[in-house]
Amino acid sequence: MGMQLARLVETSAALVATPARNAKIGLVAQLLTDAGPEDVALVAAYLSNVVPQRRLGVGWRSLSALPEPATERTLTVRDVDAAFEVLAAAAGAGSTSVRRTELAHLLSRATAPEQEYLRGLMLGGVRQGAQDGVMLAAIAKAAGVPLAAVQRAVMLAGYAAPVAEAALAGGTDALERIGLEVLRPLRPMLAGSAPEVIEAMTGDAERIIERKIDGIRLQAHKAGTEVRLFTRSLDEITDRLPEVVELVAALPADRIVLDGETVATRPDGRPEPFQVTGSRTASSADPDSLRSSTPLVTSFFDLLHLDGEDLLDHPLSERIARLDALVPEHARMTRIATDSPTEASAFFADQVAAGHEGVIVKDPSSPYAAGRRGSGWVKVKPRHTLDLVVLAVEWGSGRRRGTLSNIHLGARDSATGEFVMLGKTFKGMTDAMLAWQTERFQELETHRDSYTVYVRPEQVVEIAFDAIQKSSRYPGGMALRFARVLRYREDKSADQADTLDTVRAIRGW
Ligand SMILES: Nc1ncnc2c1ncn2[C@@H]1O[C@H](COP(=O)(O)OP(=O)(O)OP(=O)(O)O)[C@@H](O)[C@H]1O
Repeated sequence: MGMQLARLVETSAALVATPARNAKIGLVAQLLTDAGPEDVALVAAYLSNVVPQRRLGVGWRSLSALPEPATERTLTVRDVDAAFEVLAAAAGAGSTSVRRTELAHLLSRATAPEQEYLRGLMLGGVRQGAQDGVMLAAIAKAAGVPLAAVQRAVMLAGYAAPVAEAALAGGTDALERIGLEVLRPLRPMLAGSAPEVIEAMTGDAERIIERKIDGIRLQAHKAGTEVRLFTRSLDEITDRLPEVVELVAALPADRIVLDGETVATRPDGRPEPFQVTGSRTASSADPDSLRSSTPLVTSFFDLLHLDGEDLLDHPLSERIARLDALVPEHARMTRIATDSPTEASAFFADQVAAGHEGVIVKDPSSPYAAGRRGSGWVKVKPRHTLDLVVLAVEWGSGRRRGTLSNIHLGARDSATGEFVMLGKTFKGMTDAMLAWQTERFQELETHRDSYTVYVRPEQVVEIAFDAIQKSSRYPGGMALRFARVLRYREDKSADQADTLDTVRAIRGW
């Protein structure tokens, strides 16, 4: 029969109501144990807000009017998975009526809380279930294996679900058998940050200083004639980027895993603003015409696997030497190697003058720390940016009448878990963004008054600003000066946004 969906929904709700991390880990570990080897992969996926089928083709419109809920709890997680299979297949085949019928059938078997839960799961982006760190610790606890073994396996497998299954079924031995697999995405390495190049150049050791491009992260896998491309959040975008597929297919090796960044570029070689790259890579319509209207330049900066050999634990200096031998220069990230802070700062200034975001200072002896943010890579950007969370939005006036315009920005106070407002902005928004946010924030609405819609603090937005000022208007005593929107971040959840401590560190007083 398998695990009841109701158990999962209850645990998810209990997690929201339980602040203590250890208690959360206990709840999740118990649920994974009860799910057993058969259902644990599905339970771990759903609890991580991951739908294994990835694209169900279900939008919020089709979920705006839910059918009458069931009074009895009959659904199992396997029922849900079976329905999702049908939805994903129908989405692939473009079959709207099959999708509508299946969705109605699934939801009519769900109780009211189950309907609400499934809605969040299908739409994504909703905070329910367990955070990554809690999930990993719970897998270790449920299976009685070391946390480090779970962390390593999840980095290489990309997701918690297959790791939970392996850990429960085969313990540490099974976890050790999980390795990098060509054509399966792994979690990308992340960078720490420093305010100045000089700070990133500690000691007088040599560093590799690379251009930092503001495009999208691209992990490229090749096995024989097959190429697959993945984003930072491990979504597959192979079909959208035919020119990158051709580039990777032509490389002179059989099995390759590369890490890089791709960016829309003007004819004069300067990068386009992020929105241009974002809309090109988000669109699956007619890749061939987009390819000529919005050309991309792809720059690879790391090589993780080559013809049967995993290179993750090899030093960066060796990985890039092998990258240079494999990938033509036009498809490699621009970089220098130096131990001189003066030279590094000059390179940084050149990159910024050429329209790039900054640099990443890399330690040539560092391994590729998949999924982790370490001292191996340190990013340095000139302008101030923060990833903040939208707390409320005001209706626009004049030309913006009828759209949700001025957003209220908050940073999380890690001491209390509450969001503290730092300012508002309606600058930097394109018409497309306004249309998108008008829908999005009504989905997240908790309540409203005559000119403001208050929302659940879930949507992350990247904000540029000139300075942080003292303010008596806002509860944190600080306000952003000249805040403007750079973009909405679909790849970050609210718990990954910048905290009040980061804001205080930038402020410097
Ligand atoms: N040369 C490079 N080496 C590594 N990453 C690069 C490089 N150039 C651009 N990047 C991009 O920079 C990102 C990291 O910095 P950035 O601050 O822009 O990202 P973020 O998403 O705001 O922060 P983070 O990814 O560290 O949470 C990488 O994920 C990658 O997409």
